[in-house]
Amino acid sequence: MWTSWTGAPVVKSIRKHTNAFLDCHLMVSDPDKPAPPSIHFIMRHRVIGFHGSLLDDAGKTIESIRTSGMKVGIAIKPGTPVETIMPLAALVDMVLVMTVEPGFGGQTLLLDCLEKVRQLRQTHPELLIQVDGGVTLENLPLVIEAGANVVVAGTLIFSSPDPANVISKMREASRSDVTKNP
Ligand SMILES: O=C(CO)[C@H](O)[C@H](O)COP(=O)(O)O
Repeated sequence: MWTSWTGAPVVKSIRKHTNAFLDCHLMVSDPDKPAPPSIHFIMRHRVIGFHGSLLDDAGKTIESIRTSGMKVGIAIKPGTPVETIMPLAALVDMVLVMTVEPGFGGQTLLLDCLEKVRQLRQTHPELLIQVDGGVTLENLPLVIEAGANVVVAGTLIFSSPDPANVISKMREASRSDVTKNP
């Protein structure tokens, strides 16, 4: 259901300042329903993801997002077993493993969820696997070691007095893992 959409103006403002790839997470109950005009702006600017466990016919939704020229992501909440989306993982560009209950930032990363990342990485070596929720500089090495190659960091970056430095440290942590596991 597209009842409340607050992200479009934010994305529109950001787009004025960067050509960076924008990864937009849409938490909607019926992603197959036609979106309102406000969301078309986002859709033209790249990614749409959906929580696979909600869908009866995920294959159709994946195809329709691709046809619109976007990349496709699928998300699983902490309580959703990874097996639920395994059959779809080969059809999407990215799987988002939520490591907190979706809703708000500042929660603690649920370490058990990293086991899903490991299983996905073992079966899909080329997949973009994103981890979202509770990432800190301390647990980032575990997240990367599990197999994540896309990381969301909200509180970590935005609560820092020096966000650029935090981003550099995150990049360093990713590179050192690549060196350890070429
Ligand atoms: O999707 C989210 C909440 O639904 C946030 O992106 C996520 O929780 C960010 O977490 P943090 O602030 O811990 O980095």
